[in-house]
Amino acid sequence: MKNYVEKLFTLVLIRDKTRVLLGYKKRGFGQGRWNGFGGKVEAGETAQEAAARELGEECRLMTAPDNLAKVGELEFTFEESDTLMDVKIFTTNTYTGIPTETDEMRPEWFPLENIPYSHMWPDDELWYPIFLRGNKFKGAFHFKGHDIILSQSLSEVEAF
Ligand SMILES: Nc1nc(SCCc2ccccc2)c2[nH]cnc2n1
Repeated sequence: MKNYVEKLFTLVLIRDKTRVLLGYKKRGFGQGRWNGFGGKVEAGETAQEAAARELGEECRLMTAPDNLAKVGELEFTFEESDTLMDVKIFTTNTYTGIPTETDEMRPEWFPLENIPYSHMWPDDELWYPIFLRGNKFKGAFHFKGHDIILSQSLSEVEAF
């Protein structure tokens, strides 16, 4: 068992009744995959504040941190690293602005029945169904590289 260094991250999934807004990551971690909007939690900010900040930075949508509802918490570890990524996942359908391409992300709406899982992280197709039926979840995924999941746990939870 490795000694992991735990780092906090956020992920925001914007959805309405029929669609989810994803961003194509143009650079950095997860480059080349569609994902929600997120990143590191900086010192001095809450996870909700960090999530609202990243949403604005990555696609120019604005929401109040309190509008972001916690729906999941996932831990990611990798054979090749001693970092444990603790990712808090939020959703909202309350925001202002128009999804706008930035240096980081190209936003696009996807119908719920046409989510591009083959162009997303491999864990996503496992927990999105829980998210899309409005339930909350906790899980952990241990990767070899960025494409192979060596071990996993995933469960629905009543509340955080
Ligand atoms: N969906 C999803 N997202 C992430 S990282 C999300 C948090 C993040 C971290 C760094 C920069 C921006 C965003 C994943 N990692 C491993 N599987 C994964 N699945």
